[in-house]
Amino acid sequence: MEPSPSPAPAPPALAIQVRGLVKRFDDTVAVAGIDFEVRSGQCVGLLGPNGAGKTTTVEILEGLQKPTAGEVRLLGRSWEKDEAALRERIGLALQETRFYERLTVEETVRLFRSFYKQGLEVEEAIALVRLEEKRGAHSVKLSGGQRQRLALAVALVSDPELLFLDEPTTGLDPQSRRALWDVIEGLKGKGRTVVLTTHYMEEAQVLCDQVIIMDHGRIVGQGTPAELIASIGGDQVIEFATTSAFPVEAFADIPTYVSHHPRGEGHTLTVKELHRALPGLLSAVSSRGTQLRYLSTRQATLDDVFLALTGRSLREDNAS
Ligand SMILES: Nc1ncnc2c1ncn2[C@@H]1O[C@H](COP(=O)(O)OP(=O)(O)OP(=O)(O)O)[C@@H](O)[C@H]1O
Repeated sequence: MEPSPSPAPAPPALAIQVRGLVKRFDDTVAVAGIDFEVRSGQCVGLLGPNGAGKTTTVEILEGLQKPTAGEVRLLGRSWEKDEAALRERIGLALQETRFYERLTVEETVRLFRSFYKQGLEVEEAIALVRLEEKRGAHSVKLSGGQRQRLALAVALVSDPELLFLDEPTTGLDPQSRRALWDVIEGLKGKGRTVVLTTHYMEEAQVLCDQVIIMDHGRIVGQGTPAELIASIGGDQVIEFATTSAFPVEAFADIPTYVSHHPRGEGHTLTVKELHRALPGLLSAVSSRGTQLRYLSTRQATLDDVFLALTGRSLREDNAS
């Protein structure tokens, strides 16, 4: 007799459920009615320009702010009914954490460990963020990257199921940033759910299973990084400028052309096939009697997705 097929595995439980979430501050609508879900074990990234509503959303999820309307459930629980249980199971690493200056790294982690019934050994939390050599250093003596790692150790010491990281790598050098990425990858490997806000597209692309793009308090795009990039219709980008004006109508004739956005004095073109689009663009430039000032090509990123969705660039917004 054929063995009966084993039942399909149950879909992973939802770590976060958000329905109709609204937050108003007097006349400002910071969050304008958003819905999303995050499965356990996923890393979700919230992206958007300054003022998009990311921090407000995350602070409501973290139980630090109350929503004006809507429902939030974390790990199947709500802040109104289960605050104590939720505090035990979630970890927060805020953007700028101030530590008590007289305590060493080890004493700081031990203090935070004392707030929870269960959790990691202090040494384990310190090792996870690779601060062993600094365990006796006072927090004022730490570099920016080491302080961020201490903030993460403090967030991890309760061994949380759900971890919120608010711009964890802002201001870090590339090496420290990558070290933190490794820590976050390790947490995902342990099945932990991570909510990440970041201004770095590459970071979201590397770490996130799901990305939520916000603008003006709304979700304007959602999916895996690959799905979002595929949604703009072409995954190759040409950035170029010419010495004299180039008519935008000419873009439509470029093979595999998808879309165009002005950027500074130049143009950003999204195309499907670089090897067909480039010769077409070069001949269009020369037939209009102008010359290239610069031209570069690259793979489309989440920033291009944001540009396609909103007509604005995250890079430009965040540079301001
Ligand atoms: N406490 C507050 N009182 C009044 N307005 C607020 C308050 N907090 C946020 N806002 C407003 O709500 C909107 C969303 O702000 P929020 O900080 O959530 O955006 P953000 O996407 O996190 O931006 P950033 O990337 O700059 O942190 C903004 O217009 C902001 O000015």
